[in-house]
Amino acid sequence: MRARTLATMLADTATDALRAEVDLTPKPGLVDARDSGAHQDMTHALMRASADALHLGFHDAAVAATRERDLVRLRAELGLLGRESEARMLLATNGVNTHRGAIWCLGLLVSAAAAEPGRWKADVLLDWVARMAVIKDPAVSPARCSNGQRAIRNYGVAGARGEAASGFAQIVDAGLPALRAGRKAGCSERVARLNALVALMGVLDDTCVLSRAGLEGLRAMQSQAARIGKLGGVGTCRGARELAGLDRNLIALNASPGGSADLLAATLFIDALETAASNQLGGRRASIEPVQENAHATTVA
Ligand SMILES: CC(C)(COP(=O)(O)OP(=O)(O)OC[C@H]1O[C@@H](n2cnc3c(N)ncnc32)[C@H](O[C@H]2O[C@H](COP(=O)(O)OP(=O)(O)OP(=O)(O)O)[C@@H](O)[C@H]2O)[C@@H]1O)[C@@H](O)C(=O)NCCC(=O)NCCS
Ligand SMILES: Nc1ncnc2[nH]cnc12
Repeated sequence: MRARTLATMLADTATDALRAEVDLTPKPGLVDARDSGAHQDMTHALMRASADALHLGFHDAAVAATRERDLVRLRAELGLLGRESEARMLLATNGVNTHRGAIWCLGLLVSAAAAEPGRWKADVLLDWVARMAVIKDPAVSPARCSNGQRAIRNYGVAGARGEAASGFAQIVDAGLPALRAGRKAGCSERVARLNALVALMGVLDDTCVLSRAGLEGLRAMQSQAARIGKLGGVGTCRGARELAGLDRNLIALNASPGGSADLLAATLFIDALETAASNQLGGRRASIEPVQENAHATTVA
């Protein structure tokens, strides 16, 4: 497959994954088709506009990863492309940081898929991501001040960079298994995706939640998310009730699990590529079907 065709297909799939995440409803504490969760600065339309603005950056990252085989040189190039994509995001959102973390995790995954064409298994892609993420970006000062860096200093968590360097274990250990278990149990795609999000929230040290609600807030979110899984997932009556309670608690804490939302998009991206590779779909789009959302969905069906 020609590099540009592959790059376009990967950028399409990554952007579809972000749109599917934003559209998924009802999510706890996050922007969805129903409301803005714990955010005063974001809307569903803004998140969709942001996702669309990231397509070019994903495309360029895939082209770079196809052409540049030296990982150190490629790391520097991906850093530049990532910051260009962040600038396009801020233009599209009038300055709101909607997807900085998504540019990071999906940018790395798109690059991995371009560098390993057709070897689209989760462990191959995430091993490549881990090898790339440990390489220092020459253009970024380690002292860079951000909510994530403050959370790493204050709480000793891995943060987005550290999770990437560990190969985003939460995707392999929680996100993908919950997504596929839901499908295998005959749940709707919406329920399967919500179960994957909740599974990720149960195990991820999300620096967005840490910076807004501290360690106590993060641990409360993780244990309530884990409880939903123990209740049989969001498709059960008790699971759906617990999901609604988690949404209320996160809004009361003014905490939004943006990192978990990004890793849900990353989970959907990997799932689509694994499916495409196993079906030998080759250059055709690795499809992520939209779930018909009802903006008034308060229960999960
Ligand atoms: C590696 C970077 C992501 C920088 O990371 P850093 O450690 O500096 O921290 P942040 O800049 O705060 O970004 C971290 C974002 O990553 C998401 N995230 C959080 N926890 C995790 C985790 N455990 N694992 C993976 N990812 C995680 C999360 O992103 C989402 O939330 C943001 C929206 O939520 P909000 O609460 O509004 O966020 P803020 O604006 O910070 O808070 P307020 O001010 O509004 O209160 C949004 O970004 C979502 O995507 C964290 O926010 C990476 O940016 C980097 O180094 N980039 C440089 C360029 C580069 O190298 N690019 C390579 C591309 S291949
Ligand atoms: N749906 C969402 N709501 C809030 N922050 C997010 N970051 C990524 N997706 C998000």
